[in-house]
Amino acid sequence: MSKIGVFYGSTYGNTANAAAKIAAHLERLLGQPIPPQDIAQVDLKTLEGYDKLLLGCSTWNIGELQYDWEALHRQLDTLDLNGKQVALFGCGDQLSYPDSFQDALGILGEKLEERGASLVGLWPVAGYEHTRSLGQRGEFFLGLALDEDNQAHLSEERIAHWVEQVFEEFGLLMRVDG
Ligand SMILES: Cc1cc2nc3c(=O)[nH]c(=O)nc-3n(C[C@H](O)[C@H](O)[C@H](O)COP(=O)(O)O)c2cc1C
Repeated sequence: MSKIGVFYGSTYGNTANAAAKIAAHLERLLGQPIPPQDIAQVDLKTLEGYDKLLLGCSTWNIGELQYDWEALHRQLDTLDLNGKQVALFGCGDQLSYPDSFQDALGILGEKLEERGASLVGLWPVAGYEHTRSLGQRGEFFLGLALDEDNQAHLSEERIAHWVEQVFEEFGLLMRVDG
């Protein structure tokens, strides 16, 4: 069984709440608890001990990583994530910061790809009103884009749908053929 971890960085608690909900869905699907961990409270090297990671980061200061991830930015260069699948999620505010909405997904995603990880859990940009995002590649965000400031009513459904998608992309769906 693959080792799965959920880590997040969060300033006002929005991404922390999302991480808790994501972990609860994973627990239901896997039948075992996956306690979310605050990235500020762990040694970054811990991430190397997991096969599959779900990493949460909000965007702050007009296009920057959330503070705890920002503080770890240089240390990220020392990580070996070869062979690991990573699913990103983040919180942002598309109406107040339309030109940098969810930039953290792009900054973190590109760094993790540089370190050998492959990203799963890409999420369609349809349904958002931003104008520009470093977190966007083609018609997709590099992970689940949540907006507790303007679209909180959509978050539960987005999370439920996305966790199912990631679970499948992680190759964890039990298939009964024939
Ligand atoms: C000073 C400030 C700067 C922000 N900059 C951005 C930004 O550039 N892009 C974005 O999408 N959201 C931005 N946000 C919105 C936050 O990402 C959003 O409120 C998020 O839900 C916070 O999540 P957290 O509590 O997990 O840190 C900013 C918020 C503040 C107060």
